[in-house]
Amino acid sequence: MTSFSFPVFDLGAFESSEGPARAALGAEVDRICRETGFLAIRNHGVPQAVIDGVWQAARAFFDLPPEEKQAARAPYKGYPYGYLGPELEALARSRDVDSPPDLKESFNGGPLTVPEGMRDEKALSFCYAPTIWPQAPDGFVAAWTAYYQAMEDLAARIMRLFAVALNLPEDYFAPFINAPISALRALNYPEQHVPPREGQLRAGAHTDYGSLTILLPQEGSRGLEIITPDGQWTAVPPVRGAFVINIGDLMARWTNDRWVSTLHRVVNPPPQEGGMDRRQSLAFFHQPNWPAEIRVLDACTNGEPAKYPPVLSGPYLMSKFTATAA
Ligand SMILES: O=C(O)CCC(=O)C(=O)O
Ligand SMILES: [Fe+2]
Repeated sequence: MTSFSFPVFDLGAFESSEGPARAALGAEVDRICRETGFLAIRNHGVPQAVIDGVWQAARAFFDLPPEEKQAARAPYKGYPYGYLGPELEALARSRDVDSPPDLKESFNGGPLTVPEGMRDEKALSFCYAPTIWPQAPDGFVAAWTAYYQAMEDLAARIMRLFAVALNLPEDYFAPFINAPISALRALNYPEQHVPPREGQLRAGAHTDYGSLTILLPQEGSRGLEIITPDGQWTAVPPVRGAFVINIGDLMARWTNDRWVSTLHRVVNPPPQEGGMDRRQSLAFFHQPNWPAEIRVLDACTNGEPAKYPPVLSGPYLMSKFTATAA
């Protein structure tokens, strides 16, 4: 047994707090990010209609016949956006672990606009590559765009919270994230009619790559697990009305590993506990501006040398992204 209890943080209360109360809430987030970097955020202010809109649009898209979904497929292996059909990705391979492909399909979209003056060829052909939109269902693009925008805003608010947690000026991260290259992914883990292959999961063990991820697992669903500090795989139950936030590798690097980018996965719970039922989720991967230089924060070195040289956000993401195609 483990003593882990999943922390739930009230973002609205933090934002209206002041002085020592605010510092104390920041310190709580610092503690959580040192331990697991996973927490639920409630009182986040994202309208339920925006959430329901994209949720239903994604569901209707995944319910289309395969050939219709394939019309929105990524045009070649490694293209970041569009539909990625079943068994085309194995997240465990991002850590050089060979595994059967994940039991999922996804739809992926990139930034809503290209910043004026952006000329970097790699940026234009990767992060700013067009999203391949599906023709159906009606209203998909509007619902997607509204949710993407809401996630970008929420991520910026969480980055302010992170600045407080790290004892930095509240707007410290702002110049790094004013033209972010975040991606939104809708995931569908189809109902399983045959048992999975040996070692085959819904999403293999991985860490996320960027600054932070905003995850919305299906209400009441099971399967998401993280490694807790005691070394155990531990279930993260969905918290009603809350998002699951986790930090990614780039944030671990920025903080010189003061904060951890925790390994997580989506398993197939036992069939008698609904493990073969369909499961849906939304994952928003927040990523600083393409050219942002991510240099270990002085506040996190305690006078010791930094463990990592500086990297640029966009090229760093690209280098991480390419290993997972199955
Ligand atoms: O579907 C989930 O709950 C988690 C998905 C995930 O971790 C990812 O796509 O990075
Ligand atoms: Fe993940």
